[in-house]
Amino acid sequence: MEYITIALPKGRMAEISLNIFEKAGFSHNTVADISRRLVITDENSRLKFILVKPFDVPTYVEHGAADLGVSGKDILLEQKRDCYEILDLKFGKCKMVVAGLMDIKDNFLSNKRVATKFPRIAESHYKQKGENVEIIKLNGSVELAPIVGLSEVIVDIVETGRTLKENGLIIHDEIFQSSARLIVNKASIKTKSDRIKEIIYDIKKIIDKDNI
Ligand SMILES: Nc1ncnc2c1ncn2[C@@H]1O[C@H](COP(=O)(O)OP(=O)(O)OP(=O)(O)O)[C@@H](O)[C@H]1O
Ligand SMILES: O=P(O)(O)OC[C@H]1O[C@H](OP(=O)(O)OP(=O)(O)O)[C@H](O)[C@@H]1O
Repeated sequence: MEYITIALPKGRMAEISLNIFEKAGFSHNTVADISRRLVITDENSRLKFILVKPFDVPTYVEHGAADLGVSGKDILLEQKRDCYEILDLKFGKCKMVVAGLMDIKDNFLSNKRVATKFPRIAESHYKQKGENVEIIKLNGSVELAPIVGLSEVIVDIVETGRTLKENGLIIHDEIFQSSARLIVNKASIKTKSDRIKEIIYDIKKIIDKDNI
């Protein structure tokens, strides 16, 4: 039987993603494996998990290097890759917000600078509002930007709100809610239809049961 390849995001989503597949009966030695190995093969269920950077998951799936993938909705909206989103996995919940320093009234600024890891999301948000802004692309620690005067506001992910609070920032606007999604390659859903549908079905059962 041919292998099904699943791209999982390294980092905060890795363990829970693997756990869900494990609970659905696709067994492997999770704890030992997620340390440094980038390919985890499960001979029994003929699954191959590849661990990639979260922002690269949709790339692997779009190009068919992976049949399935787990990706945050934030990344899917940022990248708009050509693949199908098939299931809300209900973990990795967070929201995309506009935030800034407490004493700056966002609305009164013209041509403000917006620092973000998500330039396309930020751009379309401000386009929709009819505001002209300068987008400054960063790769992390985005909350620093308003503190050091790199930007007036940021567009970033918030979960507990702790990072914003500890850096003296407040939410100005909420853009959307995000959670992890299961995505599938457009050709694989046709050529490997039976096995992929089976996997989706089993994963859905776990998600619904666990209510995560
Ligand atoms: N604080 C958070 N709480 C919950 N989910 C989050 C949080 N931050 C990010 N996420 C979700 O988890 C996904 C992966 O985030 P993670 O921080 O692991 O990697 P990354 O920041 O995209 O990449 P890297 O850290 O490798 O640059 C995000 O795309 C988002 O959907
Ligand atoms: O609301 P909180 O619970 O504090 O979580 C939000 C933080 O988590 C993410 O950062 P991450 O840890 O991925 O680091 P990064 O700066 O490298 O993106 C996000 O970009 C926020 O900075």
